[in-house]
Amino acid sequence: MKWKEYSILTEGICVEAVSGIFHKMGSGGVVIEDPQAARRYENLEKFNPDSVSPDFMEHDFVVVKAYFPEDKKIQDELEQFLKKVEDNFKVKCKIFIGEVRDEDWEESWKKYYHTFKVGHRLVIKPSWEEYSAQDSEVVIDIDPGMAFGTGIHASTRFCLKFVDEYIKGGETIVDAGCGSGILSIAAAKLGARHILAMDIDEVAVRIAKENVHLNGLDGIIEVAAGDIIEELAGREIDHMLANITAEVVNHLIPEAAKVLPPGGYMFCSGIVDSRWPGVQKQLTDYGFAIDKVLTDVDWVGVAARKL
Ligand SMILES: C[S@@+](CC[C@H](N)C(=O)[O-])C[C@H]1O[C@@H](n2cnc3c(N)ncnc32)[C@H](O)[C@@H]1O
Repeated sequence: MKWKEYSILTEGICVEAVSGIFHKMGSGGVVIEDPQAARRYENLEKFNPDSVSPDFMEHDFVVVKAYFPEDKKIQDELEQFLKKVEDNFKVKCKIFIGEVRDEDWEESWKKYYHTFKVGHRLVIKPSWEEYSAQDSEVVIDIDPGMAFGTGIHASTRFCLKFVDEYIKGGETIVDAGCGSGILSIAAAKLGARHILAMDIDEVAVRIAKENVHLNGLDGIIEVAAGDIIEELAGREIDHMLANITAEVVNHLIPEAAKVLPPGGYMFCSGIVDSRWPGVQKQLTDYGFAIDKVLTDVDWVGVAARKL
């Protein structure tokens, strides 16, 4: 299949809104090129200067990219959505459309995705690689396809670390916005008893089901399509994982507060640092104590305990 690359040149404040638009239109994921974030990485040991062009580091704008099948007509709808973002934020959003030729994009990214460890016990392994687990390691097989959830993004890593630290075995969990299913699979492999993995995106639901099956966890993880904000009421759960966006997390907190028992955790991620004070206030207002906060460049993840 041939793909088209849609690049939106904008400012940092619009990144979440533009990413949300691409998600809503069915992109399944976005690429964010943010020179400000790259400049903050520049002094870190792990920064590889060859991974970005020198002129990229000088810019102040951000580029948000998404990929759609060549025959999918999205430009008019995209322009309408971006007009609203421009009006709300008083910032310009320019669209550039490129052909993705020569390579099958769906396959080419796999070159850069390899087995890696998160936390003390979890090993994330692309389904096409071989790996022999050492001692207490728990291996998660993942083929994220077009769904969010490779484990590389800081927001997913925060939640994986929380799963590694807090899941002791026997818990009932909701994975809100499951994407590839990576968090549910990690929790199930560490002993959770039942997990409802829900996503609003049908592509993510299909891919999560495939990954659950790949890991032999069909009996423990139930994958369903739906809006978790509407579907949460009345469920009996011990903990909730929510790596979504600050906006959705803020809507979810009042619903989670109704179903989580005292001592139950809401692990929230996908929060850009500028939105963290708002999420923190919402958690406190709805009776949560902040147990642990993880940060990486401009992302925040939090383990919040119901009082
Ligand atoms: C950032 S991805 C996280 C995927 C995966 N859980 C991870 O940690 O990598 C967020 C996911 O939430 C889904 N989502 C957004 N709003 C939602 C809602 N209201 N209910 C259910 N899923 C939602 C998106 O479709 C997307 O797959």
